[in-house]
Amino acid sequence: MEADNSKIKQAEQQHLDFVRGKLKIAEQKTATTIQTAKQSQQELEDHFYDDVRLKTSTYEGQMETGVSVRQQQQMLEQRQNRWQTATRDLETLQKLDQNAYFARIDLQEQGEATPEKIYIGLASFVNPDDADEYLIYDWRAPISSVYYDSGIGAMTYDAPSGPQRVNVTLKRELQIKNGQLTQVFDTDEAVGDRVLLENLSHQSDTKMKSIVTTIQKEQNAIIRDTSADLLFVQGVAGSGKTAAVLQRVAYLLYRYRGKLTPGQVILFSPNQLFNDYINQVLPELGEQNMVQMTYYQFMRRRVPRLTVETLQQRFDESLMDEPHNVTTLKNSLELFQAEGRYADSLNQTGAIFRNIRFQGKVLISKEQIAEIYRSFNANYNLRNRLEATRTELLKILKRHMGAEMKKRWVEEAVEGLSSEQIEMLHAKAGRQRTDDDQDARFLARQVVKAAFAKVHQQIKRNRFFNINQQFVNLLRALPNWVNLSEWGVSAADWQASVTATVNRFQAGKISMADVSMYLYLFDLVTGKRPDLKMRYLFVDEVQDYTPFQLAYLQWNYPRAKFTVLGDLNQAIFTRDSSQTLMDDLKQLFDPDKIRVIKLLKSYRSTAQITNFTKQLLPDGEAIEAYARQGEQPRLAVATDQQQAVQTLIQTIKTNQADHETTAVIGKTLAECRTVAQALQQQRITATLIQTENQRLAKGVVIVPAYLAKGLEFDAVVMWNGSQQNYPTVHDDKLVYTICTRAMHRLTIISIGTPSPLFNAVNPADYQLIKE
Ligand SMILES: Nc1ncnc2c1ncn2[C@@H]1O[C@H](COP(=O)(O)OP(=O)(O)OP(=O)(O)O)[C@@H](O)[C@H]1O
Repeated sequence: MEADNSKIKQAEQQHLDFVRGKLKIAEQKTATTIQTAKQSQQELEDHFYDDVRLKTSTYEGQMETGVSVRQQQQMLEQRQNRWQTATRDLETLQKLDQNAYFARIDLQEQGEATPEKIYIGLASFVNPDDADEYLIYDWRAPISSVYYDSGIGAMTYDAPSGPQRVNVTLKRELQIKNGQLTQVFDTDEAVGDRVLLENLSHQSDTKMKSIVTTIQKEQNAIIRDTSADLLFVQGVAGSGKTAAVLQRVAYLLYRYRGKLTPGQVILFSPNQLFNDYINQVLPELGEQNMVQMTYYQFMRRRVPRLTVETLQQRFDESLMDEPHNVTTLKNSLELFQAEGRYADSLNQTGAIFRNIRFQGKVLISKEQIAEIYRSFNANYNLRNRLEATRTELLKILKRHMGAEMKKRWVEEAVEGLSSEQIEMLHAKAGRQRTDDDQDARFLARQVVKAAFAKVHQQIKRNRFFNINQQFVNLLRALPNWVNLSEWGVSAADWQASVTATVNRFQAGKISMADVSMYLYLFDLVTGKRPDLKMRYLFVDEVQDYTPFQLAYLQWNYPRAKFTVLGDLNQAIFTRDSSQTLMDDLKQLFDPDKIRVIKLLKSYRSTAQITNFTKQLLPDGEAIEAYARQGEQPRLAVATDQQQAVQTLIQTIKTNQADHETTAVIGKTLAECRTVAQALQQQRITATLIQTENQRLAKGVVIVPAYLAKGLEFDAVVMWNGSQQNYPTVHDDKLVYTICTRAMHRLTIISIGTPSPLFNAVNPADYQLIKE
């Protein structure tokens, strides 16, 4: 219903002017607060020591000075905080001044005589002249939920005091640009299609945007859930899983303000490129970003001495071999549990150690360490035993260091010290120089300490525990802890995989399947304490995770509530095992605390593209297209590479003319390199994305499929969707993932016969072009 009624518009503009007037007052007040806070902070800094009582001659005096300094620092911190908070407030007010709100709802609470007008915007704003009057409600406020969840009429929402029944009498969408009202539109739907359609028809960007003005009802449920320990969002490609989850982070930070910080929220994302893509959404919503990491980074930083298999290698390998029973077993929850039992058994059998060396010679032998370890009662748990062993080793080290002080090399080293070095050593220790004898002993101790620093650190970091050997031992022993035949794995297959792991170790490498097992073992034996700080954990593209990895994440973050997002149809790394992921996850959480939300509507692509892509899947019927119109996808069949390149260039040029940015998506990096070269020869500018650490560039990009995960582009060209490249039904998920990256335009170029997967699509739903 177009509220073009000029009276309505006029009244709304008047209200907006009134609100902006109040915003201006608040802005001025805040600016003054900033100014005074800044000034008094400066004064405090300038006179920091004037107010500190400096008494250093006696012990009491030093204590008093310390307390006094601390007090001054605290005051300084308080002023800094006040200043920072006010600066943030001012930013918010300025944003609101430009765009105060986007919606209005009128609702009547039970028992109230008149309806209340609620304006919803990016942040709350209270009338500076009347503290009881909310001029703007934050989109995350409980009452704002009404806007996203209902049309006109009676409904119930979750108020802080419990469920609240209200009658909605008006829903109005308001568009404001630079402080001026541009459009007013009354609607009776939850969130009107009109604004959504308009938002969706925008051009893609190298950065994702927030969706607060058009959150859909099912997405709102994801955003506001606070009860589930595991929230599993299963959504088709482009259904707004990532979008919803980022708004969810903003919601949680609002809802638990003061109790939850961005550092207690962690998002595991598919690759670094994706991190870059989404990192503007939270700042746009006035919040700081959460911790963002890929699982690979999470692993790699803990094994600096080994090279972990990269995304590309992992993808290439999964292309080469069929879903392998050994890998499936290694990735399973059963194996995670078996590993726990194996680690427990080490209490009886003992762990494997390695020699501690100093200057190339064995200082404490592994046998000696094993003896110490055994000497502690087996009733100790693993952590305590290792800790006790470590303490004992540090004592032994101290004795060795004492003995070493009298050695000739130490004497020589002391003699070789320059006078600056000697001064520095004394100063560092806060020591006055005394007579020669004591000084010499002091210096000898420093020299020995420096020489043993590395050994000391090694002991502290449990390096005497031989994790590599222990890991191989675990692999060898595993047939005693799991029934290989239940997994269709023969003893010989298993043996071969152990040998492969050992060979990789020798080359300083470790596979992605092995590295989680490896770290879990290390943690169990050394008794690493889990991270209790993290309260919310998000996993995007969960279908590419293995049950083992998820169990390990849960073990690492036992207090975190999990939100996992996935689309089983986009499982490009794990393929079959992703189907059982839900069953496995159910075992990790209390079944009463699991909530599954399904999103079936795809917002990213035009109806034509969604109707095409859904037919690529055996069970794609359930996917709903969003009613945004565009042109039909094109399947262009070229006879050879040269002709294919010509078609590609033509497509890029047409897209450019229509202001659509193009992503050329290939299967592998090697293939993408070939395309990049071909384009370069023809003087077409394009950016080849080779690693996940690159930035998304504007203009034409060429990107391998596994790096395009989670991203979207105006126009996509799938490079070489031929039978040769995608010969089997197993390739459906990969082809689906590639094609669903397109928002407005999709072109598939095939060199020779196209993949049989396209036979499943109704010929009326695409244009076939034979060159
Ligand atoms: N409620 C909404 N309002 C406006 N835009 C939306 C909404 N929901 C989703 N979108 C847009 O649809 C596109 C796809 O969303 P998103 O990337 O979150 O989907 P996804 O489910 O994570 O997709 P995929 O699994 O394919 O990576 C984005 O451009 C997003 O901004």
